[in-house]
Amino acid sequence: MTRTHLLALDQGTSSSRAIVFDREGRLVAMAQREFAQHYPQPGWVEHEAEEIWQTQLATAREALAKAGLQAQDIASIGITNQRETTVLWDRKTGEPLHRAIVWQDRRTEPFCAELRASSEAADIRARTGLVIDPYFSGTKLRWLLEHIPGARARAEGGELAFGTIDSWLLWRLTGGRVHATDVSNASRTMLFNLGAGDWDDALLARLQVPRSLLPAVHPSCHRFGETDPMLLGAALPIDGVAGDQQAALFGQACFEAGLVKNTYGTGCFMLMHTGAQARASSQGLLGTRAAQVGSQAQFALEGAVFIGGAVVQWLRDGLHAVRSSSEVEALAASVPDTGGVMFVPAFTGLGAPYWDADARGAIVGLTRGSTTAHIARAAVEAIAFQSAALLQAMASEGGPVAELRVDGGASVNNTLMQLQADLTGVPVVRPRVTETTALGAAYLAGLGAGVWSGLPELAAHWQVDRRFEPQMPRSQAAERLAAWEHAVRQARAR
Ligand SMILES: Nc1ncnc2c1ncn2[C@@H]1O[C@H](COP(=O)(O)OP(=O)(O)O)[C@@H](O)[C@H]1O
Ligand SMILES: O=P(O)(O)OC[C@H](O)CO
Repeated sequence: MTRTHLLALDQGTSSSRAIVFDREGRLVAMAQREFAQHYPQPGWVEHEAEEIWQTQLATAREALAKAGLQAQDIASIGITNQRETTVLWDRKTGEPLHRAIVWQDRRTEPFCAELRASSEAADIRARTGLVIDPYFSGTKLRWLLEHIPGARARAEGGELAFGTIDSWLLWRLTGGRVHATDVSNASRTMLFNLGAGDWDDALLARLQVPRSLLPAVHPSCHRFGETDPMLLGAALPIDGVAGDQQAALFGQACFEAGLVKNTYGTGCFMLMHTGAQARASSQGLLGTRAAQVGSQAQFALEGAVFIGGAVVQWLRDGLHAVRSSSEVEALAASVPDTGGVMFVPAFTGLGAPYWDADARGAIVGLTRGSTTAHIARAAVEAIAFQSAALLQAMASEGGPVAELRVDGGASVNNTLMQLQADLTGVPVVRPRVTETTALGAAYLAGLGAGVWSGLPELAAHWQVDRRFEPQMPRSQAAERLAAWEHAVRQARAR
């Protein structure tokens, strides 16, 4: 038996993907399947948990076939996943009791508002590192227990299991033998004590969640179990589990305090490794667990830009200014600047460091000379401005940043990356492998299976595709950031 490759299962919000990597960390084969999004009411988002499992299994088989490999060639499996999304299932039958409630779902806002206004708010924030928001799993699970007839009694009787998507996939992959999660996923539930590293009894009591529902929590690199041999043709070990943003941080070889990555997808997720100490934020950043290898807990600060690459999708689908996302770069580059136009894409409010759910999008500074090219350029710039504001908040709380490692679909845009470096004054570095989420999961699995010796070996894999050095004078960057903040104030003044 050769066991030369790693299989990463990357379960995202809009698709399930499986990627095979070799022991040099090179991508060998990939398969992807989209699945249905359900919007039963405004603000509600659901996924069919069974469909998530079926698409994930199908991509795993397809990726192996495309790579020309047998299950026996796989040293280990790593799982990475959309975080916070909540599944409740029957331990006996493995049947979900309800569709999964997706991280974007806002149905628990009334309860969150109550919690925020209560005397416990500061304590909840201190225990979890999170802001009180429907985003996280805890209030979603509470909603399921309240609204599914009989669920609470059955939960108290030990008949049911809760899990984020990693736990759900683990359960199905192991034929119902393993109910577990990793620290990075657990830290997104609002049920987990960030510092202590375990489910928190006070939080469980406040959210009325019986402990018997919860998975065991392990480091991200751990022998979680083995797959049912019927699924992929052999029993394969599962040695890595991490939430997708923490997996990307790991795949970017950000293993130490001060290293930062930003993923430019639909939204942008920025994480800064903060070492072995939990760090509180006064600017609305989240304290979270980074992927953990060994017994030492690892922490990160996190912030999100809600509308990142999505603003380019809006240019394409809403404004019909471009036919494809990739066209935006040429259109934006067809003008030397935005001609004074500023675009604040607060379509769904603004995330950290603003945290304004009521802000709405604004295009300001229009003149008779403004064209779609100016607006397109302003849209691309908005991605960089929002990320720059986030990085500023992070640096002020987590310490100086030597470089920003980037990935995600919009990181191919060189104009955007150069502006990011210019605005932040920090070099922006794009690695050769930008599938960093799946790579991070493969790294965790490979470390567990002994394919790699340790973090230094992985750090040596990380190779630069392109480095963008800041070129704009700092005074000019400061002026531009001030103009951005002015535009943000206009978007918020409604
Ligand atoms: N050249 C480009 N310039 C700016 N944005 C881009 C470019 N190419 C793709 N995008 C944006 O990147 C996003 C897709 O990135 P991806 O990492 O696949 O996102 P996700 O994982 O959130 O689905 C889309 O929002 C798309 O509009
Ligand atoms: O599936 P993605 O890439 O949209 O990531 C979702 C995040 O994990 C949500 O917190």
